[in-house]
Amino acid sequence: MRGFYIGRFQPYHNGHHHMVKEIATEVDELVLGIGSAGDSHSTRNPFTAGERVMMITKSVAEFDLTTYVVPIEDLDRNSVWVSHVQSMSPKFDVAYSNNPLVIRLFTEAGVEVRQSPMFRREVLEGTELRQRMIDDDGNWRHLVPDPAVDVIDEIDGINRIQQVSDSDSNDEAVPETPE
Ligand SMILES: Nc1ncnc2c1ncn2[C@@H]1O[C@H](COP(=O)(O)OP(=O)(O)OP(=O)(O)O)[C@@H](O)[C@H]1O
Ligand SMILES: NC(=O)c1ccc[n+]([C@@H]2O[C@H](COP(=O)(O)O)[C@@H](O)[C@H]2O)c1
Repeated sequence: MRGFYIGRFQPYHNGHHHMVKEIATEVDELVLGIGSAGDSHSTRNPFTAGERVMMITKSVAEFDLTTYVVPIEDLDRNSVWVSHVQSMSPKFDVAYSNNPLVIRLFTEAGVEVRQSPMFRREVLEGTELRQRMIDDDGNWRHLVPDPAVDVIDEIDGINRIQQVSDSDSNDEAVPETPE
């Protein structure tokens, strides 16, 4: 059986890694879909699809599981998103997600969806990790698999996220109120 697990993986962290480990007990093969693949260089999506491919591929190598990493760009039309995913991915039997929209779209398209309990969500959350990277106290490193830490260092990821999170160059900046 082949599974499909989608996320933005900004960055790929130990919560995702724990989920892959659990999924590996249920399937023979797993497709990891990199969502919002066209987005990068912003506070919410600092890493490119290629950089996320590296983080994931190197991290999941430790599992006894055949994996495929497939970047998937966003569409303006939710109603055809599942067909878009299926057109980009090896065929799969079951999708894994905790995202309510993703669950809804797959279920409406007749795809079985499995959810998993959140693992140490108080720290293992992309938003929290990105804030720790911006704060740069190194307090994110133990929350990310070592191979993904190496990739972030290789691409100078901390300097990038700090620079793009500076006010006017990012997608989470609060617009100034006109006088
Ligand atoms: N700690 C965790 N334990 C289990 N599943 C997780 C955990 N963190 C994220 N997931 C799940 O992994 C999938 C991909 O998550 P995503 O890439 O959005 O990470 P995130 O930590 O939720 O990041 P962000 O804060 O950027 O949204 C989602 O289904 C999400 O619910
Ligand atoms: N219309 C669309 O393009 C559409 C719909 C649902 C989910 N998605 C993507 O799937 C991914 C879901 O991952 P998360 O669970 O990490 O949010 C995101 O990248 C999200 O943008 C895209």
